[in-house]
Amino acid sequence: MNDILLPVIFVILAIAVIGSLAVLLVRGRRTPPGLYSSPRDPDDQAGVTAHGATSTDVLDSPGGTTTDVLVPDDLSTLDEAPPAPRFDTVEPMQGRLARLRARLVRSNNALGKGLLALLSRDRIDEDVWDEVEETLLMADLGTEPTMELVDALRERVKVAGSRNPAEVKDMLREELVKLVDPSMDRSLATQRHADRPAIVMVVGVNGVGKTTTVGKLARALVADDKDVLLGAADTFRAAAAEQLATWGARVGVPTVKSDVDGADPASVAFEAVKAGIEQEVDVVLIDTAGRLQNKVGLMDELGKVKRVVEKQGTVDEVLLVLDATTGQNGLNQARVFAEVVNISGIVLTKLDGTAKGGIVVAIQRSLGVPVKLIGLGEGADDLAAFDAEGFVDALLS
Ligand SMILES: Nc1nc2c(ncn2[C@@H]2O[C@H](COP(=O)(O)OP(=O)(O)OP(=O)(O)O)[C@@H](O)[C@H]2O)c(=O)[nH]1
Repeated sequence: MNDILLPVIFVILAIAVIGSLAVLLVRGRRTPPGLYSSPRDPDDQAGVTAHGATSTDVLDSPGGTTTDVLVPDDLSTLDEAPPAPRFDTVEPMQGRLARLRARLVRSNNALGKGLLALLSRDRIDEDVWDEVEETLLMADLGTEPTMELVDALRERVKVAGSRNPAEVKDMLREELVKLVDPSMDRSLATQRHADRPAIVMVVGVNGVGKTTTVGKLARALVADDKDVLLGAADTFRAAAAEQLATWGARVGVPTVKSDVDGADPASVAFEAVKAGIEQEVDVVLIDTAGRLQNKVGLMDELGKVKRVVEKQGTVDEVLLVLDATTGQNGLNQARVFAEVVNISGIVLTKLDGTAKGGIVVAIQRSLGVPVKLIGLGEGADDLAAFDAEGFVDALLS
């Protein structure tokens, strides 16, 4: 009996051991914990964990092993809070002329380089002086300033008896700076009064860049830590108010506008100043519709806008925007606007697109009003504070 029982027990034990080994082997080949064991959902991404982190295999890690690294691929999915509004970061106005200098140099190359080449000739005879004169007139400097400059240079070159290019350049620079007049007050009246904001009105003919200038100026004031409010008193061009509001929204500045097409611009301007007083902002900038200086009705309307605004406080600054590419024609516009609204400063736009930089001198001369700002491009921060020496240096570089 034992002879039969022992081999049977041995066979049963052997089967049990082999069976256990087989079970262990199969378990060892199952999916490791942490990875998908069931079919993927249709929107599951390969290699992405439940936290939206990508699983990246880093091979050849220092330990010589394979490691799983979690790289969050969208941090916002970790943060449930609604995103805060993002405003543009704006560089301050100071130092902009230096940054934008290349634009002036490019567009006014003929003036500076042309004059220097003429004045560096071995012999400066009558023909050369005639060419100098012509170059200045072509740059829209105006007849009177041109004559003054040529006479002054003639005298100085004669006295110095020098044809040294560096010396001639210095003389030319000094005479040009004198004409552009560094003594003019070019500061902008944007200081808040004790009980109300500073009020700035922007005026000019159609398409010169008024709305763009108001937008650029609002940005610069925000960069100077000022609270600004915009008034869209250009109720004539349908898209102007939206255009202005978009400029404002980019830097967190509110815009007062009318929902009614062709609304009374004086009442929009009035409401803007009223809101500015209530909200205790530092500056209210009022954009106005483009108008031709020979349209009497439109010019009267502009006068009315200013008078209505002034029921709440005097307008601190009336900026006339002139397109530098229109040259001498700008002078006629300027004279009429000056009569109607008493201009306190000029913004000369599109100086990046003209060789007629001399218009700065001509305008200041004819109006007695300083150029305060210059536009040097379509970019949001392509507006610079004007400065006589920086301007002349750019012309002559
Ligand atoms: N190159 C250049 N373009 C400018 C400058 N300033 C404004 N512009 C462009 O001039 C065009 C007219 O600008 P707007 O601001 O709409 O002119 P506006 O005077 O408000 O026009 P209206 O409301 O129709 O009278 C736009 O295409 C601006 O981008 C500048 O300094 N340089």
